[in-house]
Amino acid sequence: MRTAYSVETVRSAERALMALLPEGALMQRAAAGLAAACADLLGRVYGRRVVLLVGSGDNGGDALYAGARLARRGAGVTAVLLAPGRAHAEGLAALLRAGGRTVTPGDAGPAIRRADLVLDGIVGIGGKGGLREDAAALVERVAATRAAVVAVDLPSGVEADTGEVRGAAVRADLTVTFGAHKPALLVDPAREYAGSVRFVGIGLEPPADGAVLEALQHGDVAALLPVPGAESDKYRRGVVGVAAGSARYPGAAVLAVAGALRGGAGAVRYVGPAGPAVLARFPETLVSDRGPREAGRVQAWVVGPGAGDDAAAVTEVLAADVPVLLDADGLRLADRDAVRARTAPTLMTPHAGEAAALLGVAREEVEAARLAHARELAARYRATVLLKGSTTLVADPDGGPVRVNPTGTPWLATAGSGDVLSGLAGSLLAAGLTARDAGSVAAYLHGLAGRFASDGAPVGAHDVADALPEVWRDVRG
Ligand SMILES: NC(=O)C1=CN([C@@H]2O[C@H](COP(=O)(O)OP(=O)(O)OC[C@H]3O[C@@H](n4cnc5c(N)ncnc54)[C@H](OP(=O)(O)O)[C@@H]3O)[C@@H](O)[C@H]2O)[C@@H](O)CC1
Ligand SMILES: [K+]
Repeated sequence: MRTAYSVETVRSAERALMALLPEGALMQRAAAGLAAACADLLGRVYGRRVVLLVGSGDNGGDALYAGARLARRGAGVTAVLLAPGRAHAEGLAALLRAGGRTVTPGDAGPAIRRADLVLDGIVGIGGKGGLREDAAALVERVAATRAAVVAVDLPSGVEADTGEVRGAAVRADLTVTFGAHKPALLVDPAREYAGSVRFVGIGLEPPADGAVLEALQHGDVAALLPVPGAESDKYRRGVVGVAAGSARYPGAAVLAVAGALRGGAGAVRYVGPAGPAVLARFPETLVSDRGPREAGRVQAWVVGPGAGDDAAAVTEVLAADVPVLLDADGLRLADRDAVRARTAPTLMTPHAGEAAALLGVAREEVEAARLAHARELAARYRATVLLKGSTTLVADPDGGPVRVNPTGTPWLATAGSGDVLSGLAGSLLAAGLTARDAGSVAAYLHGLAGRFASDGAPVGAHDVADALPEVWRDVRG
């Protein structure tokens, strides 16, 4: 499991470790890792031109020490000092001893234009708000060159704790982060600014229960997958009910069932007007012509994909004492008090536009502050919320670490892809996973299926569903 920690937690872990180590030891560890990452990126250090953007805090200190290491290996290093009188004194001395030079931001133009590599040490976890004007102007100049950009600890200008980007910020090719991941490195929009992320362990030990974000990895998902034992039969493996589709959108039902069949439940029961279309594609489906209440036993319900205005089905499903996944039209039709009153788990799976409608804010606001809005929606509905998007988030109503999915791909932004996800997550609910596990495991498998199916080409939602068995095999290794 990859975890991310708040600035406050990182700071207190830093204090605890610093008390045990000689002065400056942590910064040396950070700078050594940073210089090594830069050397890897450059391929050859000797003769390369490196520019350091240096703010007045320790983030600038890391850049200066790393610059000194690169200068000792033969790079030409120029430090642009944003606050010349307040740059990290020992770091600056080390750079000058190693043969580096300094310039003011006003004189930095020629060095930036010729740079092979720019290190962004303007600001790290001490940053507040978007970049200030002088820093922003410098960063704009860097963006106009072909230099590779390496962010020190975080891209300057992003909000470390929230992943929000409220003003100008550095767009990095690589971010080298120290001691612990910060939320901004995992959540959009900030994640996009970070480029690829390299972790440098400096001995920091944030408390295991102090994470604010978690990202599942292959091993975690493999351990959560419901795998049948010798004693299993279809009922013990779980039956998932799918109440989806309408005369107008029968395809949503087919796709939700396609996802459900690949999610680990032993059987899929379908209710709704798209029975013939579902049976034509998946003859193994148990199709009922009654409403959810009369359809027979299930261990979890999926309601909403393509459901049109069938409010009665949503109401019946919400009254059932089994886990419920609410998606698409189901989100719109669900009564909030009915959701809040449920005792069995509820998993809501909105995209940003649907979440915005439920919260009464603009879609752009949700996209700009995904973490905050996922938490807010979970609290308002007392339900687990899976907020879809480039970095899908899964937030529980009672707080705790939010799960962030690392496997997504933009190719998944295709019609019907969400229906497959709903069926898949509902199936995992029926197989006995908690709402948070079902949501995050489904997002993980679905993202990988999108990658497998696409491999760089456009895909349809049914391709994603078809790739799921291969993804299971890959994850189970
Ligand atoms: N954690 C660890 O274990 C380790 C941490 N280490 C490193 O320390 C870093 C944290 O250093 P830090 O605490 O000195 O803060 P930092 O990020 O340099 O920023 C403060 C400066 O930024 C300025 N500033 C603020 N906002 C701004 C803005 N919008 N735009 C422009 N400027 C802005 C602010 O200016 P002021 O308000 O004072 O004028 C102040 O001078 C951390 O990210 C990592 O790199 C490693 O060395 C080793 C182990
Ligand atoms: K930085």
